[in-house]
Amino acid sequence: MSINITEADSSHFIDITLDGQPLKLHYNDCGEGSETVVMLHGSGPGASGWANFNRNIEPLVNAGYRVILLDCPGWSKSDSIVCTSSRSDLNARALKEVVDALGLDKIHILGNSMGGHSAVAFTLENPERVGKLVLMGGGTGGASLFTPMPAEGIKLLQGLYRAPTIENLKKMMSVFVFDTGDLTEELFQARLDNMLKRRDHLENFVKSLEANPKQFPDFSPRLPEIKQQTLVIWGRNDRFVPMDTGLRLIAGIPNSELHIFNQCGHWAQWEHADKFNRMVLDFLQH
Ligand SMILES: O=C(O)/C=C/C(=O)/C=C/C=C(\O)C(=O)O
Repeated sequence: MSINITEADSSHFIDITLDGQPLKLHYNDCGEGSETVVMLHGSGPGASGWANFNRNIEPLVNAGYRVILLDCPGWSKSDSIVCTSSRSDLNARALKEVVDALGLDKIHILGNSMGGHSAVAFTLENPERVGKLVLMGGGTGGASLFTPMPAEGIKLLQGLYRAPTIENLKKMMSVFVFDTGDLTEELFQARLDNMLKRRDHLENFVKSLEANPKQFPDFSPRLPEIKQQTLVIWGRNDRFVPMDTGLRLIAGIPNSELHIFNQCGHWAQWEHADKFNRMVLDFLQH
């Protein structure tokens, strides 16, 4: 039976204290089940849990998982923040407050890009709270062996934060996915509206970069500490976080495997949603 889930019906807010600062965070809470999968979105302007993962929720809910989509501090309907240190670790501390407040002893984490970096940061600090990890297009910062950094997509992303126009959004999204055929005017407008609703988020991301250009630290030396079963998924044509980062992750994380989608950019969970969902379900269930 397919469960029809809407953003509005699953929308919740939670008050936490992060580094001594009160913050109201937004999250979507979908389905019920004895196991919870937390999905963490990427760092693009206008990104949100729902925008990143709306193609991935129902299969997991229909399989009996509770799915929580957290909007990280500084995105979507969550409160603003300026990050002058590691954004990966800041998001991890916020996630810890949320899972404690919701009484979740153990979670699986599925992280996209910045969400992957944050999932690794959370796991390194709270290993006893993590079941399995799925990392897509992210998991650690650090330089690519083959691609000049910052990657072209990251330059477009940062440019879009500084000049949030539909033209710059289209430039970024055209590099974002392999097949731009699915990128409709409606999707662009919805994303732009989301961005412009929260200019404070745009301004604070720029302030954060000025304070600390290395928002996502390189966790490579600590990856062997991660004992969780980990599925790493990448797009071969990822022009935001180069695919060799995925190789670095499986070289470091002992119990890990890597799947590379061909003809796929930075959004494997969206570009190849059906196969991605089957792969994630199989990984979680076996
Ligand atoms: O710079 C990095 O390592 C991480 C980049 C991102 O997190 C980019 C992700 C962008 C999205 O997911 C988006 O929806 O715009």
